[in-house]
Amino acid sequence: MSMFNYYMLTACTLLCLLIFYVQRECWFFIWKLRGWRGIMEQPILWLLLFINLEPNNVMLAVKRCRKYFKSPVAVIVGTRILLYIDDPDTMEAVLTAPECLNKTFLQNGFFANKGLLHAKDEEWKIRRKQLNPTFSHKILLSFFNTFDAVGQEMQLQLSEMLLQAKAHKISFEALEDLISRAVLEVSCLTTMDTATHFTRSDTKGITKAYRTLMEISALRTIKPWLQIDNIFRWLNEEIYKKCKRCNKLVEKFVIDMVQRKLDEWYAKTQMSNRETKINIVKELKNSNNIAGINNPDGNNSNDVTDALVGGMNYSIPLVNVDSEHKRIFIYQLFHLAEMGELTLEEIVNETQSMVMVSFETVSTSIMNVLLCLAINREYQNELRNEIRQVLSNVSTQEPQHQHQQRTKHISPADNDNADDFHLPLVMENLQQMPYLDMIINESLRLLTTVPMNIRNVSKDIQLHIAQGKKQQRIPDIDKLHDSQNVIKNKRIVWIPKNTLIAMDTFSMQRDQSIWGPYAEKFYPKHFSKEYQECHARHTFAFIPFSKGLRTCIGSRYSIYVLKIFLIKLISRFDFDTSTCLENLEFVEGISLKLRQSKNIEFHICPYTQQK
Ligand code: HEM
Repeated sequence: MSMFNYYMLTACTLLCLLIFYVQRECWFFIWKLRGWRGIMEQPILWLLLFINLEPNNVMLAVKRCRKYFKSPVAVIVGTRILLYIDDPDTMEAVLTAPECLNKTFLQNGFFANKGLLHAKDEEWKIRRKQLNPTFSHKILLSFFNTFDAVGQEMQLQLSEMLLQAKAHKISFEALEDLISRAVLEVSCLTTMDTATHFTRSDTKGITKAYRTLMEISALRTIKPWLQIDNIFRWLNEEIYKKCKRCNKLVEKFVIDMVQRKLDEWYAKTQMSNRETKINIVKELKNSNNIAGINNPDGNNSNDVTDALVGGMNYSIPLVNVDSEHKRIFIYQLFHLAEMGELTLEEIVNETQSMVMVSFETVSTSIMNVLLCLAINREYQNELRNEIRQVLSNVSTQEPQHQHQQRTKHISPADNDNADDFHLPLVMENLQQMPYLDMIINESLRLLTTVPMNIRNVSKDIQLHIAQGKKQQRIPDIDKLHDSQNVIKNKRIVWIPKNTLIAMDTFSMQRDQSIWGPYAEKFYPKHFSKEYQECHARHTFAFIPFSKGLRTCIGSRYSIYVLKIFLIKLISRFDFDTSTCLENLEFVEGISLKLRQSKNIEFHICPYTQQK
């Protein structure tokens, strides 16, 4: 062996030893989790990852590897472990562990990454406590009229779209656009107390900008190197510029809303609390990075200041901040700022994050329900019957004078059953629609809006991890004691700090061992009382809003919007499509998107009872 070869061999051996030393905790974890078998599996996993790594999506690649390996799959990536889980037992262990609260560096790719959604450790705990009251039951009930009114407008807009559509055909994207605008309008009204009338029109393209930013956020999450501005610009200048444009637009939009609300707030509190007012204004003007909302340019100040000084022309409803119970999100933020618990920069960041997260997830969920119903018309008809039944009961119980007052503006030509459709919905109506609950749940199960959750382990911990064979579906409530076997399958495993845990909710909610033979079908009975009594399920088997410590703050809010919007749409229109469930392919981003959405068309007809 020549000297050169000898040196090379020594250098390679030393390098391998060094890598092994740096990765020692990871190897120890793999060995603890799966024994020698796990260690032997690593090179095969790397190879499979390499083969499946298109388009550079590590998560998707790990998911594909899962086909060949037993759950949970753990793979060493650099100096960290990526643990992929898709069973309810381990999900429960992770989601209830205080050490697994934080998001990972991957989620920094999110464009509005400075709010509750991304807060860490103690900061998250404080912020969550501060914001919980803004989603209380009382507050949500006070939003009902808003949900109803915007739902009504959306119904009207869809009727108008149909008048112009050829053969009642509306593309998936056009319907998605209408629904997104309506949901964004609701979101601005309820979180910001600001009217935008987006359901009618969105001339500035705010909704589109948000949707584009979500797509780019997904890209930057699965390709984290795009989070470095220069690399992003270098690799894809076109998308980079688009991202910059959209960022400016939504930044200006949010700051403008905050500014207006702030002005109103000052006007209201001027006499009583002048000192606080001056502090907030000073902070607003002094802040150079008020909207640290991931401007890819890294240069935030000019546009932001312009927006603060200039401002767009949105009509703003009268503020009612007097009511003790009315802790609308933006007023709660101002209230916290007054108490010195929040800076103005934090207000803007929280607002941006909340507006964005509330609108994107809800509109995606509504589209998914509509698609499921259009594909499965029999369930759609059953739902429509339930809705009409409840609404007609309400209309017959309504006093005559109220009825006349309410329907005096409705043209008789508008619809055969116009009266029913214009009834403002109340909580009791929603409680009388169990089938609607089943439809929404089944759709959230099958087309999981947020398909994957990733968490970072902030401290070494011990977790109960389900191993090997997955939990068997328990066929009968009487055999619940069988669940003891499940516990035997769990093992306490020590997980090192900085492990990334990918929780695949999408796959878990379609798992046959949990959901039975119709796991991959749209089968609303999964959520009927009788079915659930006979087929007990793990409490973490269905978690569309996540669960445990960091569950979605807007889950009840979303359910109300979903229900009211669906009532408005299904009672009035009949949805059909030629697409079938088996043909749908999904793009896993932050929220679930369909690969072929451009090719999907809805055939929508105004519903008449004779049908
Ligand atoms: C159908 C609609 C929705 C779905 C499926 C959904 C789903 C989720 C999920 C899965 C999480 C957990 C994310 C994680 O742990 O990484 C989450 C968190 C969150 N969601 Fe939602 N969400 C929806 C609607 C909303 C709405 C309407 C709002 C606000 C009005 C909202 C605000 C939030 C916030 C602020 C968090 C972070 C909570 C925290 O970290 O404490 N979501 N959501």
